[in-house]
Amino acid sequence: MFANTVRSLLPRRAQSHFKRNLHKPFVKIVEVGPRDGLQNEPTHVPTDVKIEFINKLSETGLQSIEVTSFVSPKWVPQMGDNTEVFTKIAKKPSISYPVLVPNVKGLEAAVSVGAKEIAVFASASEGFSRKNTNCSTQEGVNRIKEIVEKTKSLDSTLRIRGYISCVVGCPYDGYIQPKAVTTICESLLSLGCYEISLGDTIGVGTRSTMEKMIKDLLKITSADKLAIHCHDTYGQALVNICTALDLGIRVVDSSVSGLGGCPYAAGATGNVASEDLVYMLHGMGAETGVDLKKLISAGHFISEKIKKPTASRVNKAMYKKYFQ
Ligand SMILES: CC(C)(COP(=O)([O-])OP(=O)([O-])OC[C@H]1O[C@@H](n2cnc3c(N)ncnc32)[C@H](O)[C@@H]1OP(=O)([O-])[O-])[C@@H](O)C(=O)NCCC(=O)NCCSC(=O)C[C@@](C)(O)CC(=O)[O-]
Repeated sequence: MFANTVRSLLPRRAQSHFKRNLHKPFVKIVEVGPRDGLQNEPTHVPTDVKIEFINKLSETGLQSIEVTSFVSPKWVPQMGDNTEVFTKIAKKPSISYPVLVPNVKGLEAAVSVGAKEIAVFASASEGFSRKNTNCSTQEGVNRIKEIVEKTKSLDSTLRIRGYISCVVGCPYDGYIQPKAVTTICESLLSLGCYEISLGDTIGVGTRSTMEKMIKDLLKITSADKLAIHCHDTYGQALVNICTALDLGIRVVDSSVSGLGGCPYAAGATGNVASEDLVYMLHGMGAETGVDLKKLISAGHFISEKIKKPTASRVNKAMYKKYFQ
């Protein structure tokens, strides 16, 4: 369905997500490994390793790489080297390097180092909002409003991407009703986020819960305003991504080597592995602009450095074929 219906589902504004090759739909991948992937690592990953990792990712053809976060280092010590990472990576003009910010303090720090894109985050569930950001969901939206207001005086050209966490399930509150997601999504879009990434933070979503949630969202916005962000705890990520693709979403977040988890979502594993996602998309006839071999090399590099076997099945299957 995905390949055949892609053009008929495609809203006008999403045309930029497609190459001019009319036969191949384009899916944009937002690589979140350096931020979402590494934030939960218990042992400090040396800053020069992070920089080399991001530089390798920059060579793969990815268009967007979330490189760090400007959150409180008391809450997430692993991201405490944000300034050094952001300023020392070799940036390519064709790539966006968003950073995650939780409040005006984070925004000011991000802008001071030259960030051109930030990601803000809210939760569809009260429980996760309190554990992750020490505030209610409404207070979280209010903080985002403050961030947006501040960008007007700091840098009005800054691009702002929004995340909603726990879109189908929360480690503290259980199942999340689609209405909670729709409400937050409407707020973030009205504040000016150019895109909302829907986070299945603990990977509990199934095809049916994802479909219900996205279909509700499509009553208030269009698919080109949405992205999907699936953790793979229950092995449902690729299926859930296919569900999102079938409903017209063309931006997918992923983490090379399947790195990651959230420090405030105990037990959640990493995002869908970028290598597995690219392999699947290319196999479906979609274009990503990503060189799978280079991606596998970047995934292997970081897995070796953090001394963890890759969680990417494609990496496991193909690394030897390419490199040994
Ligand atoms: C929101 C806060 C700050 C509230 O934390 P708080 O403790 O309520 O805030 P506070 O204002 O009292 O600040 C506490 C201390 O942190 C400092 N501080 C405050 N802000 C900053 C900042 N920006 N940068 C640097 N320092 C900061 C502040 O100055 C103070 O320092 P002190 O006076 O004690 O020395 C905290 O809860 C926080 O940083 N939370 C972030 C947690 C996080 O990063 N979680 C992971 C990312 S979200 C995620 O992974 C989900 C996602 C996006 O991937 C999608 C998905 O999968 O669903």
